[in-house]
Amino acid sequence: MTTNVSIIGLGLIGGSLALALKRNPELIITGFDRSYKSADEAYRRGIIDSVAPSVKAAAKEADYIIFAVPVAATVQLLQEAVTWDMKSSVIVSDTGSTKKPIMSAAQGLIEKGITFIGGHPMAGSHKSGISAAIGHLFENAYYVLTPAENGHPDDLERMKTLLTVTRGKLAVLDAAEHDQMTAVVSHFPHIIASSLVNMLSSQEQGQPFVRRLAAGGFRDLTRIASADPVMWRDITVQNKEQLVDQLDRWLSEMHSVRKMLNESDPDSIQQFFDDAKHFRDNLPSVAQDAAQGALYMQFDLHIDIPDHPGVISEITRILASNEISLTNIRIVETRTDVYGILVISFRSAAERNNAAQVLEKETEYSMQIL
Ligand SMILES: NC(=O)C1=CN([C@@H]2O[C@H](COP(=O)(O)OP(=O)(O)OC[C@H]3O[C@@H](n4cnc5c(N)ncnc54)[C@H](O)[C@@H]3O)[C@@H](O)[C@H]2O)C=CC1
Ligand SMILES: O=C(O)C(=O)Cc1ccc(O)cc1
Repeated sequence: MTTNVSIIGLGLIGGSLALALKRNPELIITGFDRSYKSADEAYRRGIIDSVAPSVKAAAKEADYIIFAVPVAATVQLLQEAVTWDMKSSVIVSDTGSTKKPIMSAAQGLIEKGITFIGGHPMAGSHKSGISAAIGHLFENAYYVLTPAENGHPDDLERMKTLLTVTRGKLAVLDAAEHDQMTAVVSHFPHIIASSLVNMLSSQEQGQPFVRRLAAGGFRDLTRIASADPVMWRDITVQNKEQLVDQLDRWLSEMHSVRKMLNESDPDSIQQFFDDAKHFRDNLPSVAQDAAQGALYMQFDLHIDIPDHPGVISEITRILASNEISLTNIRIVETRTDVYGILVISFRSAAERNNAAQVLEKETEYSMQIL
């Protein structure tokens, strides 16, 4: 028996979800994107089985419809969907980073007797578009589901079963709680990252050289400021209340920091850094096993490399000859002396550790698992 899944929005998340769902051979995946170029690329790469001519056509025969468009477009499409012709047994879901406004927008569908279960795979990147889609994006990451209040438990089970192949960690949350928690771990940090970059940009007016000094820490902290502004505009608008709350807390925190600086008490300053380090070091994250969980899993190996040609190809050759696949490779543009840092990402902690062992044996570069 085949099951029809329609994915609306074939960007990073829709494309990655389609790739993951294709692990289940019983699923037929139809895609629709308002950009024909994206839909065409998804079809040509074999990410979807067919391209629907319109969003309504994609919805008609679907057993599952998943919206993977920016959250403002999701709200609009959910409101329009009340007029669409759909199977009465269909489950409609989404991948949006906010949940409360989306659950409200789905109310019309729910009142019509259609099942809507909100969804948010909590993995992604600052990249967007179908070209960035990867099938293992959601592995080991939390995939939050927010069922409607009167939703049937069997439908939730059906949705969970569909998503099992993503290998994400399915978690059921209340939509309001979801928006509160994502405000602190994702949405507000995004605002801070963009503010730091804007501060650098204005300082650059008077000190053009300063951009060259923006190295390691600054880049780590602000990577997410390179994400799609439209996506983040929509998230910020939809989670405004929680963001204002976070901002008030931040301002009060900064007020304490200012006081601490003015008082210049070395013990309090060290305590401030100690507290943050202790909490940060104990977060379930990259250095720990995936089973312990983290919001955004990445398994990075940092390698100190000398600045001469051929080093990267030497390292990738060693990995390839040991059949270890990497998911990302980049040079961190910090140079303390002649060394640079090559950061290689892997799908799992086991692959990363294996790579470290092999490289330790076959090269003299020093490396760290962070
Ligand atoms: N980028 C990330 O890291 C994550 C994003 N999300 C959420 O997933 C959703 C999708 O994000 P991405 O895939 O990153 O964005 P994206 O920009 O890579 O893809 C969105 C796609 O939707 C299409 N689209 C926009 N409006 C449309 C409409 N009205 N009808 C049909 N297609 C339309 C665009 O052409 C684009 O191909 C967003 O709601 C975002 O909040 C969730 C987790 C992580
Ligand atoms: O790039 C990163 O690290 C992200 O934070 C990706 C991300 C963006 C939006 C989400 O709702 C979830 C994850």
